[in-house]
Amino acid sequence: MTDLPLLSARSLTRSYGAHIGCEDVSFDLYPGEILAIVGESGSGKSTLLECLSCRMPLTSGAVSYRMRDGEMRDLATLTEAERRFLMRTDWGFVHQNPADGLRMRVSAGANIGERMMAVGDRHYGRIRSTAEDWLSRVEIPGARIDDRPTAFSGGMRQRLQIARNLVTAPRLVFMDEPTGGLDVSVQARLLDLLRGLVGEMGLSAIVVTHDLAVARLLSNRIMVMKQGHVIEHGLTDRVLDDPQHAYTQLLVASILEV
Ligand SMILES: Nc1ncnc2c1ncn2[C@@H]1O[C@H](COP(=O)(O)OP(=O)(O)OP(=O)(O)O)[C@@H](O)[C@H]1O
Repeated sequence: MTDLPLLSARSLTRSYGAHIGCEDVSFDLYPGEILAIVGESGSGKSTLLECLSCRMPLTSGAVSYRMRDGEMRDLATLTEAERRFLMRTDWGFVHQNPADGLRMRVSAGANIGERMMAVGDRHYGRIRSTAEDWLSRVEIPGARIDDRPTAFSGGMRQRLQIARNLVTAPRLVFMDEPTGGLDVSVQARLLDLLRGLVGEMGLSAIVVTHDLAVARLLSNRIMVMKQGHVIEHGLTDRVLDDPQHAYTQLLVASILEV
């Protein structure tokens, strides 16, 4: 990790009319850091993630990101081309539902190849061999390279979505409930895989989850949200082992009781 943040949010607020999605959120994310955003349904996690990743405009506040040239830029001031460049190359976005992040009507290989082509790779043989390599990294047999994701199980689809996102070695990956909607046994394997890849590649990530076990396994830091506000923020082990806020204590206790 370096001293300079990769992404900074300052007083980020998003409202839906009179209703607050999230309010006055400020934090810095450093390179190589995995931040988990946790909280109950409706606490504002997805709204925050959408705002951070330029998918939703802020009502007030600012998000800045350190571009590859080292300059910190306010995301609201980027041109459309710069924003598209970030989304295609520097950032990944892993959706809870793989169908939202994959092209379901093209082959697994093409799903991975498409991202490579977006960063300028045009060499068919190299694209195919890299796609094969990534399929094996996410534990999908190479023989399935020409199959469409519609023929894959939920777990395989999610692993393919991860491969599609990571093949261009993004600097920051946003994940929205990456293991939600999967069987518990499939979740555990996927989490292991994700943790391995993120560690190996030294990625930074912001992971939204309502599952504290996911946060524990993947993240270095946790932000706990309630009714649109961050109520506790700190190192993952500290927050989970010694929660300060009564609501976090309740969240942690409810997991331990299961
Ligand atoms: N499009 C919208 N229009 C109006 N209100 C919205 C909209 N999207 C979200 N909200 C409200 O903003 C608040 C935060 O919702 P958000 O979806 O960000 O929470 P969440 O923590 O991600 O919940 P979940 O885990 O259920 O996805 C909620 O009160 C929600 O009702």
